[in-house]
Amino acid sequence: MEDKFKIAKNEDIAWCPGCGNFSLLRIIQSALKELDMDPKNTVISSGIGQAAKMPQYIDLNFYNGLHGRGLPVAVAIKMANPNLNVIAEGGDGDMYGEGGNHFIHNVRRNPDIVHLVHDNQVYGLTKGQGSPTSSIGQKTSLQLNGVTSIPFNPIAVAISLGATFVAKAFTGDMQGTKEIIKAAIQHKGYALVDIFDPCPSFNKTNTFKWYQEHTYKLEGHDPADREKALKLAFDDHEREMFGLGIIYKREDIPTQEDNMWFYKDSKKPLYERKAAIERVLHKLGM
Ligand SMILES: Cc1ncc(C[n+]2csc(CCOP(=O)(O)OP(=O)(O)O)c2C)c(N)n1
Ligand SMILES: [Mg+2]
Repeated sequence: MEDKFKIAKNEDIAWCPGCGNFSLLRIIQSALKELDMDPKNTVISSGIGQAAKMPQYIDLNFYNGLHGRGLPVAVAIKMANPNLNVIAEGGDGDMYGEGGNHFIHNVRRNPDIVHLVHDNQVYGLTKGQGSPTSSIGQKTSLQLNGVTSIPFNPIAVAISLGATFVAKAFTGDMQGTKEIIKAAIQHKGYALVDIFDPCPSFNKTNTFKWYQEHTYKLEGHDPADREKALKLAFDDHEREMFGLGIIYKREDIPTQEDNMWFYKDSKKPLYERKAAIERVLHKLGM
């Protein structure tokens, strides 16, 4: 296969030895290659964090902006040019904490983008404070006696908001994660993949072994059944045994791009339409 989506050499990457991000970088590369995507038409938008550094290590277009802002920028890129394959990517802190409000409101728009969250259940870059997804009792560099807040449940939240593709993955399951990411890319609409991703330096609770022991492959699960999907999301979260696979999926909802007035009448991307840009600016009072 042609050497597309080249990735940086390990010695040029600023992640700790044993970080799950090394596997995830390779998984994303394989998924993009196997789908024969064009690097020129592929964009990753990310924020700040160890996870958010990822697009700097793979040969494609990227935007690495402010903490928590990877998702709105991805949505804007898709709106300006729906012909691009757009991925928003970052950590659990970036996407559910600092970027939590963007998560809530962009899911509802059903933009045709992929949202990859490296969920290491900790703020890795800033040396291990508790993140929105940290478990109760998890001891961190800040919560010395253990985290006391109920962890954020991204799967249940996304399903409740009307997300059209919701999946759970684990970087230790490279093959399974690759197939999920490929399905997310092929899905027409918003696709969340929450990916367990061990942080060996700062999360001593959720180790690689912990994830192996607390995950199982979803079998015989019907992702079209929203009630069952939501029940699974609550049950897995409560017992800390997480099913890996596509938890919920539907394809009958129009995407944000389908709904855009300036795109509906002509399939030309916004950036090619001077008059439409002027109308958008006028609507914004600019
Ligand atoms: C507005 C703002 N608040 C806080 C920070 C400091 N900060 C940088 S990265 C980070 C947490 C990153 O955690 P996560 O998104 O889970 O990524 P990880 O490093 O774990 O991959 C924080 C709090 C910042 N850069 N900007
Ligand atoms: Mg994190």
